[in-house]
Amino acid sequence: MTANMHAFANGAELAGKLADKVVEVLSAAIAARGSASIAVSGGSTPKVFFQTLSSRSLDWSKVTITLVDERFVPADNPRSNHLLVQENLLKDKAAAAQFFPLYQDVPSVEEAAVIATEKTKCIGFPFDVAILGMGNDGHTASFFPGGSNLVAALDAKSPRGIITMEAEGAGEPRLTFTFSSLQDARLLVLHIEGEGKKGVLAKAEAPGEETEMPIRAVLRRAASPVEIYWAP
Ligand SMILES: O=C(O)[C@H](O)[C@@H](O)[C@H](O)[C@H](O)COP(=O)(O)O
Repeated sequence: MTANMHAFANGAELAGKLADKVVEVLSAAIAARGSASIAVSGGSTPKVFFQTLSSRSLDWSKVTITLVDERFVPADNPRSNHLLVQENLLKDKAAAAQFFPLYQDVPSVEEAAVIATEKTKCIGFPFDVAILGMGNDGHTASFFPGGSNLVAALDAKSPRGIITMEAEGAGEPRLTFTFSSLQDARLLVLHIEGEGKKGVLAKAEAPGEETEMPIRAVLRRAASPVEIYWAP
């Protein structure tokens, strides 16, 4: 599928334009089906975008928010993506949205994946919006090079849902939606910032194995166009 580059002067301008687009798509979903869904990524990049989106007018009571992936830590842990979303997105007008965490308070990440898969089924697929990030190693979601379940995560035939991932670059064990869960989002966004990430993207767009740079699976095989939002 194709990728479309949207380049902006700075992160603030990108955040405003991306929030405009997300509100447009979520509003259209609500008008068409009475509800809307968005899966967002964690990390350091999305913070300003979350803050900008949280203040936008939308029937947030009809919006379900979940995470593309999560570290297997409780929401009071500073590494938690739930905490990042709680502090930056689930506030102001967006506080009225319904949030589905991926972390579950159970002994194993495997058990958490089974429970989270069941609990998130009611959100419905495809997502209206999926916001992906990308690491300097070319990972996206928790599809890390060398990851324990990377082949299954990237397999288009894997059932939609959440699987576990452990990898050297991942820190804690991870919970991640599969490629099959994310790749047909009505709006599929790759949000990256900085010259370094632009260089990583260029390497990912070059020939090479998907398992070496898992973002390649999204760039090459996503059913939806990949809308790349970049600022220096
Ligand atoms: O849990 C996570 O870390 C994210 O979901 C992950 O996939 C993130 O998008 C990339 O690692 C980029 O992170 P930065 O925005 O911090 O570069």
